[in-house]
Amino acid sequence: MSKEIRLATVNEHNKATDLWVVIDNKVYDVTKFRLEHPGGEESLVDEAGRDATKAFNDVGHSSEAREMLKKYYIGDLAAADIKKKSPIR
Ligand code: HEM
Repeated sequence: MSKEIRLATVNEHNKATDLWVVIDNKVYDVTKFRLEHPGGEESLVDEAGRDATKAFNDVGHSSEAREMLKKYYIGDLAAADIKKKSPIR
């Protein structure tokens, strides 16, 4: 079973040298990756400690980029913090 991580915990990892993001309800530690990111360090730091799903999708990242996420996966967002899908967004 994978580890459940609270959103409040993700929020604490909100700087360049300690950089977690949530994408599609999965938590990633991209602290080391930030320096290799083709889209630059800044775009990741802007999303540090947050849900970066929208930012990630808006860029239209390749399937290779999605594949890379696996390397940085550290756990699942806690069920209690997963937003219910709303028809209006
Ligand atoms: C956290 C996981 C992320 C990974 C693994 C990742 C990976 C990548 C990769 C591999 C590329 C090269 C193009 C491609 O293959 O699609 C890329 C480009 C890019 N990424 Fe990310 N990315 C991540 C998050 C983000 C976020 C949160 C943003 C926020 C805006 C972002 C912004 C960009 C931009 C703007 C480019 C285009 C760079 C260019 O072509 O000049 N990325 N990313």
